[in-house]
Amino acid sequence: MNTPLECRCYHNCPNGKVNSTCPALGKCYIHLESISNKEHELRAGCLPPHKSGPIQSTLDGNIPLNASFIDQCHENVDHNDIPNQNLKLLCCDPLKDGTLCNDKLNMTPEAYVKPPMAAEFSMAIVIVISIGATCGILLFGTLFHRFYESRKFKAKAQTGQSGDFNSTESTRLMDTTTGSGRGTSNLARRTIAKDLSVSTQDAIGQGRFGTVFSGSFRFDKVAIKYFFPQCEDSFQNETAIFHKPTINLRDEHIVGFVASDIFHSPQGEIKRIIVMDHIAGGSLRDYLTINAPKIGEEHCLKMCESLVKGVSFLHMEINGQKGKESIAHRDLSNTSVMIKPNGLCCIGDFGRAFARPIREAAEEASKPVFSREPTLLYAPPEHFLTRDPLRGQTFEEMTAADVWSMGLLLWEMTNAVGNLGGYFPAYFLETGIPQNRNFQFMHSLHTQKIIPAEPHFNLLYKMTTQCLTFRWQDRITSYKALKSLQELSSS
Ligand SMILES: Nc1ncnc2c1ncn2[C@@H]1O[C@H](COP(=O)(O)OP(=O)(O)OP(=O)(O)O)[C@@H](O)[C@H]1O
Repeated sequence: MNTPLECRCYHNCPNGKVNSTCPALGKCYIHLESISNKEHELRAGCLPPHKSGPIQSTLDGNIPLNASFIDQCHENVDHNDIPNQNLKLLCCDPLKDGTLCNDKLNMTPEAYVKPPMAAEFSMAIVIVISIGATCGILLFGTLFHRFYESRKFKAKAQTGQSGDFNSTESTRLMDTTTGSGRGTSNLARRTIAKDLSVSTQDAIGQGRFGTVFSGSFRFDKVAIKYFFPQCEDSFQNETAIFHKPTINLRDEHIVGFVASDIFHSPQGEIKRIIVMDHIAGGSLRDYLTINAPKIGEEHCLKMCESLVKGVSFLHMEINGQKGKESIAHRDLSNTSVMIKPNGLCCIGDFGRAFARPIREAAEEASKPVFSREPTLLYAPPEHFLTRDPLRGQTFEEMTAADVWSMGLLLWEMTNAVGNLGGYFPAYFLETGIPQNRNFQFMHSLHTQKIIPAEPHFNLLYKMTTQCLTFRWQDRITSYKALKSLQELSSS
């Protein structure tokens, strides 16, 4: 009599035992289930007889089995195709391999470790997910912080602790971007907003392109120019001139640049500011208006010399490590020249300035066409008489135009010496019109080829007339003017 065939059963025995046998109706199997990377559980038992098509059965009445489980042991199935790598199954046929054939099947966890590529792949996924999660947390944190700060700032603004430049309180600036100057004024981004406070009580000056306030920056008194929104060009130009690595404008005759900044006001408007040294005497116009009768000849000569030195420094190209490009100011006027506490001039307002790259020949220089008009009173005759708005200017023409404006300012300073009548802007004596001169007015004035009359203190008048020639080609250079002036004052 044939002994009935059996399979080894382990953890899946019909009699509930851990390790026993079961009647072999179909194939015998062993099954290694991965619980974790290191833990595996071995099971063994009897499969029901194989049927084609989907089968829903139970193994020994305990473990539910589906068709794919049974198919894995079907001889036509390629075991390498088993999709679920956590389910390892080997089978044998007791009819061919003998009773308890699954005792001879060998399945070790090592035999089924996942391919290394798969391990690396899952590691990469873990790393990507971790990095993604970290970035997400950081981004969320930053956004939350910004939102919190802006709420705090708005709340402060509403309670009157801060405001834009109409406010009477001191303003702490919110920053978005920050530029920096050079030398002592070399500032790191974001430091300006932190260290700058602006007294918005009184504007110290008002120009065509912005309003200037006083303030303090790290205990130093500074002047802060808020550009009008439509004057972005001037802001960009002035900032670019001071930031150019090929231009070192640190000089006692030039207003010291501290920084520039763009930020949002609490009302959400974009503000563009330039922070510069505060020049206590204010503009040349303000200074002469107050001090004209008190200015003596010696002081006047020093003032004139400092102005000419400033213009000649701008025009000069300096080669070498601390070199500088040649710069044409293009808007010298009685408000762009300031007076320092020592009574000497320094030049500011570079919103219309143009720099010629080092070693670029005069004829190669780019010829800018600026939308911004110069201050008409100080613009040279060619600006009105031969001007073609679509044609740019050569660099020589630009520096010659500066010399014309400088000539008029020299006249204003020398005319002020001991003048009990006070301060007279150029051409006031000839026209009687102190301001609001329009293009047509200046055009007709220059058509008549008028220059300001000789002042009472006339030592510099000859040199002044050499600056005020109607053909720009005939004007002396700022350097020549400086040499003449130094000779005159030493004689
Ligand atoms: N650094 C400074 N220190 C003190 N006062 C200053 C300073 N810069 C400007 N001011 C004052 O602000 C006034 C206007 O400044 P600024 O001339 O730069 O404005 P603007 O709009 O560019 O000029 P403008 O219309 O004269 O061409 C000056 O006339 C002067 O009184």
